[in-house]
Amino acid sequence: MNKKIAVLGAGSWGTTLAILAARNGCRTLLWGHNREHMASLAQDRENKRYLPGPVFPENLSVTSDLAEVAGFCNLILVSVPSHAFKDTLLKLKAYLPDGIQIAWATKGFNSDNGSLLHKVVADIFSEQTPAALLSGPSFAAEVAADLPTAITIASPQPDFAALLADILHSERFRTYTNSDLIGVEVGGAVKNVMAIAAGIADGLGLGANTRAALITRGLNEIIRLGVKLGGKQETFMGLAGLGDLILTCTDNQSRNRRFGLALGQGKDRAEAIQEIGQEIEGISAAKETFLLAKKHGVDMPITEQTYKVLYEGLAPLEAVQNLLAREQKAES
Ligand SMILES: NC(=O)C1=CN([C@@H]2O[C@H](COP(=O)(O)OP(=O)(O)OC[C@H]3O[C@@H](n4cnc5c(N)ncnc54)[C@H](OP(=O)(O)O)[C@@H]3O)[C@@H](O)[C@H]2O)C=CC1
Ligand SMILES: O=C(CO)COP(=O)(O)O
Repeated sequence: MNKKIAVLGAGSWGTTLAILAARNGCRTLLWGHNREHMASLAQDRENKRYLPGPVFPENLSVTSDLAEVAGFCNLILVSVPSHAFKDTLLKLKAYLPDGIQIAWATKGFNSDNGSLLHKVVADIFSEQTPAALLSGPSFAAEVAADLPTAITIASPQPDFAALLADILHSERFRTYTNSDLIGVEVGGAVKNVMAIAAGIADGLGLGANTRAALITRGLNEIIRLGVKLGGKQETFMGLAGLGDLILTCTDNQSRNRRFGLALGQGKDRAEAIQEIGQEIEGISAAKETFLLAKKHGVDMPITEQTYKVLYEGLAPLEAVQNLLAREQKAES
């Protein structure tokens, strides 16, 4: 394949996506903000800190220099954590102001004001900039180990979605395209909040029935908010909605779920964060989702109780009791 792509973000997911593109024959450049870490990647030809195991294909190179990214190509796949999303794009724009095509695999909101990430892209570049989001049930380690995975590539521009699908798709990594960018964004960002809630419940030892109820009612909350923000209801029943929600609420590879488990088992927040040692996007997403729900008048009780545990010191068991004490109502 005679294509080039630059991946921004040298954590577990960015490294995996860069390896995938390179395995598919693309010339691939992986950028990370930490100069020393990138120098070690260049030397070791693997990312021992974030993705031990797969050795980089020969057509994958690394850099910590955004000017080099800009000179390499204009097709950018961003996989930095959400707190670094806006800043990274602002820095990139200084080098690559025109003709850019931006995809991202970040799951979260803009940490400045809680907006969806497509809004950040449109504000920094333009509404016309080709934009796409890659999301769905995909633990980096399993993808890197070539275990079968299916994800969604969402973009209002079908040609751009098809281009990305072409770059990443393989027998072991199936890509489905979708035009509902907003629905896919909301699904990926809010499932992390639900994964923390499910982890808390399991940490408290509340059992399988509780977990299933949280996933189902959590999906309901995601749909209510997502539809209000302009997403399509059917998107939430797909890979980037229900698929990713099931994955992260039920499997201990999820950092968000493990964080919730630790809280439910009585660990404090700082201790749990340190133990996990990687991004836990649901922590900021709990706040951003709670504020968005309030702003739009959307009832999101699981999100609200999770927010209170994380930001108001509410005891996990009390949060569960608050949910159980809600008045009886029709299922909707
Ligand atoms: N891991 C997974 O399985 C999946 C992750 N995602 C999403 O991908 C995104 C990235 O997560 P993931 O790769 O897992 O995170 P990791 O915790 O594995 O790595 C985080 C990376 O971000 C870097 N980083 C931290 N601060 C900044 C900054 N200010 N500017 C640029 N880079 C920074 C870190 O570098 P350093 O440590 O050197 O500071 C590190 O390379 C998240 O939104 C996550 O939800 C989506 C699907 C799957
Ligand atoms: O989004 C993910 C898998 O699809 C990764 O989830 P965690 O960030 O909870 O590990």
